[in-house]
Amino acid sequence: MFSKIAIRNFSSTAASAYKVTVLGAAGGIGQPLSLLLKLNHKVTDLSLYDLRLAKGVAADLSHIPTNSTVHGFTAEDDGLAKALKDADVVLIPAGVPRKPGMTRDDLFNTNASIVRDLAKSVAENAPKAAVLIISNPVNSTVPIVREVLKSKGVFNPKKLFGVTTLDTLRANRFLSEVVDTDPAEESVTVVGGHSGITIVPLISQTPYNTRISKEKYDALIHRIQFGGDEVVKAKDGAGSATLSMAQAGARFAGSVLSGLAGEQDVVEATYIDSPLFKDQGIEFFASKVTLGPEGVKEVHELGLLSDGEEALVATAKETLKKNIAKGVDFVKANP
Ligand SMILES: NC(=O)C1=CN([C@@H]2O[C@H](COP(=O)(O)OP(=O)(O)OC[C@H]3O[C@@H](n4cnc5c(N)ncnc54)[C@H](O)[C@@H]3O)[C@@H](O)[C@H]2O)C=CC1
Ligand SMILES: O=C([O-])CC(=O)C(=O)O
Repeated sequence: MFSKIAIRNFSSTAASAYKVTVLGAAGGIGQPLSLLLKLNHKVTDLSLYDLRLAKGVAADLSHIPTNSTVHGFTAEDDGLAKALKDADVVLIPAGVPRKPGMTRDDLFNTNASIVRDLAKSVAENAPKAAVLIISNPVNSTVPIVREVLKSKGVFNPKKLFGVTTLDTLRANRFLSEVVDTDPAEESVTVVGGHSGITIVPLISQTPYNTRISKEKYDALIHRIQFGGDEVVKAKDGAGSATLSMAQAGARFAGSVLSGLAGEQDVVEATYIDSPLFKDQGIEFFASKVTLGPEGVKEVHELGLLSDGEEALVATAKETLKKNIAKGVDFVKANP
């Protein structure tokens, strides 16, 4: 009995040792995200890169007695390449956040080139990694990364993800406030993209659909779509969501790692190079996917939608098409 347990434990540890790299690790998201990753026992090597302070953040986290070693890198001494070398999972929250009055698309001019340059190094140093994009505007930065990885011959559609988990967390929380339930028990599917009207929560697929008045439903959809604005406004010029985003990023990275480790039935919504609406010229779309040892194992159909949700999806697709083209065109013009 004892030896059986010991063998099982040993094999599960052997299958669960991963190098995870965070690019932008000293930022508002990067620091709490790195903390949460330090607490994930599947992470055995945590590499933190930023233009500033990454070594300090790494030294700080390295005192926590979990089974990972932590390394900090800045741009000097080829730090980016070293941070990325043979990583299994790379999270990218590098870039500038919004201030009140800005849309996520207003961040494009600054963040597009940051993400493009980091993606080039991912292609060279961690070509097999699962790449998780947090930097906004996600609807465009994920296509940018695809174009860079493609140009280097290492693009794998199963391993490039736009992190939309914060939309799921908000949907679960805000729905629970309306129907008075435990938010931890809710699991709303959110599809489309990650900005305003491209965020489409599928409330009709929850058990509460008929219990919510039209007025409350409209307010709920608006709050989920524009939840980011609430935080930007409250932080009053000091940035956007960081702590809830760290939780969202850590949850999504944890699910990707669970998939890589061969755990069953790991499902998350995420923005990927998706077959769902390719025939309509929409190359990326967020939907639920099952995660596995190779990354995306299965892309889920959207399922049955209400008429209102059909309309929201149609509107989302129009904006997504433009956001995706903007990212693709940027890399064509600025390789
Ligand atoms: N996907 C999502 O749901 C969410 C995305 N975001 C986005 O995440 C990004 C980061 O937000 P915060 O952490 O609040 O910003 P922040 O300004 O606090 O941190 C960004 C970090 O990136 C670093 N950085 C900048 N250029 C870099 C480069 N070339 N290489 C490495 N590091 C670099 C900065 O030094 C800084 O430490 C923003 O674009 C924001 O809009 C924010 C919340 C949610
Ligand atoms: O609103 C922002 O700019 C940051 C973000 O993506 C979010 O909080 O969903």
